[in-house]
Order: sequence, then structure tokens, then C-alpha cells
Amino acid sequence: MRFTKMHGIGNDYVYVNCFVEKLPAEPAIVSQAVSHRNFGIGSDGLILICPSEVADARMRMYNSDGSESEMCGNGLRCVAKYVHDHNIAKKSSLTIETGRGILSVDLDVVNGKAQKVRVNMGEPILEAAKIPTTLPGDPPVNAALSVGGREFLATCVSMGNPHATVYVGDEFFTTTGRDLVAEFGPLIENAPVFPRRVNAHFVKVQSPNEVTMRTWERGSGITLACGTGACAVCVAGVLTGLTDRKLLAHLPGGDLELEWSAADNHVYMTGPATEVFSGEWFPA
Ligand SMILES: N[C@@H](CCC[C@H](N)C(=O)O)C(=O)O
Repeated sequence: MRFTKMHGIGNDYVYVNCFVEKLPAEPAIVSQAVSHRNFGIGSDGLILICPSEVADARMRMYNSDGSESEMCGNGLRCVAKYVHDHNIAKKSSLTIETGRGILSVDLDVVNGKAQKVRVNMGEPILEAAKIPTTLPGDPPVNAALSVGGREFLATCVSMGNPHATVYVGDEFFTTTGRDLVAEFGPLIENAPVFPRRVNAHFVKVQSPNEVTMRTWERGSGITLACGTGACAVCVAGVLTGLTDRKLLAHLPGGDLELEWSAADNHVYMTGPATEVFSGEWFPA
């Protein structure tokens, strides 16, 4: 199976061009196999770039545990770059069909290659039942969430996929010794109040326009970045009153620029997309 390895600020996926390539097995099985960092290619999951009847291309994304997600922000920027750079649609404005509908993307093209990508991520989903979560509130803002003997205040948003943001102190950003994101991330992901699990974001506010965040992703664990997560953190910051509508998010793999627009209620995400290498994978 021919593939291309790409990443958005370190959130790395194996991309397969399904305009020309056929998967050798079910995507869930392929995702688990290729994602393995020792026995596979090594990635946070698998992303399929497929033909679409309603957009320039369609994205399907699978986490490293094989589960399919509705959306992937870093993946979407990479899909747009691939569609442009590999001549599927040589346009600087593209539409991509995702699990949450058709999203539009603008590319910053330098020497014929897309570098920075701006995505209109659509409106955040704020009804608890649609996120989905059983925490109180539409949406739940600073809702009490007790896991592993610790109390968090969770603000929940869906960007097509479910996110919970908790504001924490410096102890969650030290990775030597006890890693609290590795400890509490899976407990939040699998808490019974999230019937379809959740992506968990641990956030420190630096200023009204700047945060530092670490993520435990549903189905993939700790990643270097989460694009939909950064969008959800932008929305959570406005809902809690902790940050403004325009936000610079520092993630372990790099920075993303976010805006929750008051004009159209859509969230905009801007960041880089990088192609690393292409190859051929031989299924066992
Ligand atoms: N890394 C992604 C999100 C990938 C999907 C997520 N783990 C889920 O299951 O919802 C991003 O950049 O948004």
C-alpha cells in the first residue's frame, strides 16, 4: 500500500490517496497496524484522502486504536496540502468533506507548495446531548468532574468530535517523573459522563490571547498537537471568560492561531502542514 507520512505540528498520520490506492484490509485494522511505532510506520493514526461528490476531496480519519473520528483539524490541513501539492485540485481555496460536513480551506502557497493553511472549522456544537456528555449545562462550563480522586472543572465543546477542556497548573506540564496528562487523560477520556469518550485538554492560561496546552486524544493517547482540540480550547476560553476570541495556542509540537468569530460564530484555525516522506507498506 503506497502512503505518505505528513504531520501538522507533530500530530502525525499515515495518509493514503484513495483516488488511486485500495486499502488491503478494513481501515480500522490498517490504522492499528501502520500506527505502531515499532512494528508499523509509526503515527497517531490513518487518514484516507477519498473522492467526493460534493467537495474537492473527502477525508476519513482513524485513531491509532482503530476507532474512526468525525474530524481531525491537523489532518484536515494536511489533506488540503496533499490535494493541492499532488494536483488532485490545484486551487488555493478548497472544500473538503468531513464527518461534520463540508469545510473550506485557504492555502498559503509558496513556490508551488502549500505551507500555512487556514480552515473554517464551522460552528462549535454546544448542546450537551450533541457533544455528547451528561455533564450539566448547554454547554457544560466549569462542570465538576471527578476522576482518579481529583476534582477538575470541565468545559465541553464539540467541533464535530467531542472535547473537554480543564484548566490546570504547572504540574501538568512537567514530563519528567510523574506525567499527570498520561495519568488523568485516559480517566477523563473514558469517564462515564462521556458516552462516546472524549479528547481531554489540559490548559494553562498565559494571557487573554495565549495559552499553553497538552492533549490526551481519544483513541490515540498523548499527541504533540490536536487541531480540533485547540479550537475547542479557544471556545472554552470565551465561555469561561478566561481568554479572548483570538488565541495563540502553544502545543508541544508547535503553535496554532485560532479565532472564534463573533461575526459568523465559526471557528478559524491557521497553522502549518508538512509532508515528510512517501513509501510502500507491506501488510503482514
Ligand atoms: N488530532 C486530531 C483529532 C483526531 C481525532 C480525535 N482523537 C478523536 O477521536 O476525536 C486533530 O488535530 O483535531
